[in-house]
Amino acid sequence: MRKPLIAANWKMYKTPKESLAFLSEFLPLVKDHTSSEIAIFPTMSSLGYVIEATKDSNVTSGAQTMHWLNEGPYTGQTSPTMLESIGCTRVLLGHSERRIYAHETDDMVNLKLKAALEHDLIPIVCVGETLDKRQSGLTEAVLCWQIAVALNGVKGASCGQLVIAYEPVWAIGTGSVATPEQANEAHAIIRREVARHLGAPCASCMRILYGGSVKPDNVASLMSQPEIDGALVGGASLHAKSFHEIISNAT
Ligand SMILES: O=C[C@H](O)COP(=O)(O)O
Repeated sequence: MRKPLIAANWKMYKTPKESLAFLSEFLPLVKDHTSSEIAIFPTMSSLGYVIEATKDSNVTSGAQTMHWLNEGPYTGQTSPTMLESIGCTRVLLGHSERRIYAHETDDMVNLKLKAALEHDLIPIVCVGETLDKRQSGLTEAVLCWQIAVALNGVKGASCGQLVIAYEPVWAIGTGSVATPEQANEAHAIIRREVARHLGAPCASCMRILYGGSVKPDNVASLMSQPEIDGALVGGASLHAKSFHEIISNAT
């Protein structure tokens, strides 16, 4: 049984100075924490500082996105080799905000996932339906499609190399958290689809995180569900005390 993974996605918040201020408050709070893995995804401008500041700690960090190629004329992009070169070990892929605002497609997520696995970057692939799709009864179809395209051509990722985050778009930043049952049901669909594409051993040992309005007071009920292996936290991860509370309550 793998430990839960509790991850902070800081989105476009915190300068390097603010990121380091967070860590000086947060790292002492979690220094003896062993019951889950902790990861932080800061902005690209803070990432190198966060990697350096967490290197002797139980906190890992990663990028919020990357390109799939190693180099090229792609203004504003960062490549897997560039992330590797600064000691980055994780990367978020296909977050719905990237899909909406940067027009990332399922095919691009697939290219990024293959590149991440080649470079030993542990990917968190984000999937999830919009409110409209849920209300049309299409949640399962959306999840099956996103997983099928993301995993197309991926050769049996080894245990623990792949993490998926179920983030219903309607729950992100809205305060409308999915019920534990809704989340568990979606996670079971995702695990079943991963088993179909990559095999049962990979599906059973990979972690599926829930993301969308996770707070200190709802994380325990989400984590009590058998299919939920962790959380991807946005707004409530921006303050050291509230992120620490989520980590404590999750386990
Ligand atoms: O990646 C994190 C999610 O988008 C959730 O954000 P939120 O906790 O602010 O709803």
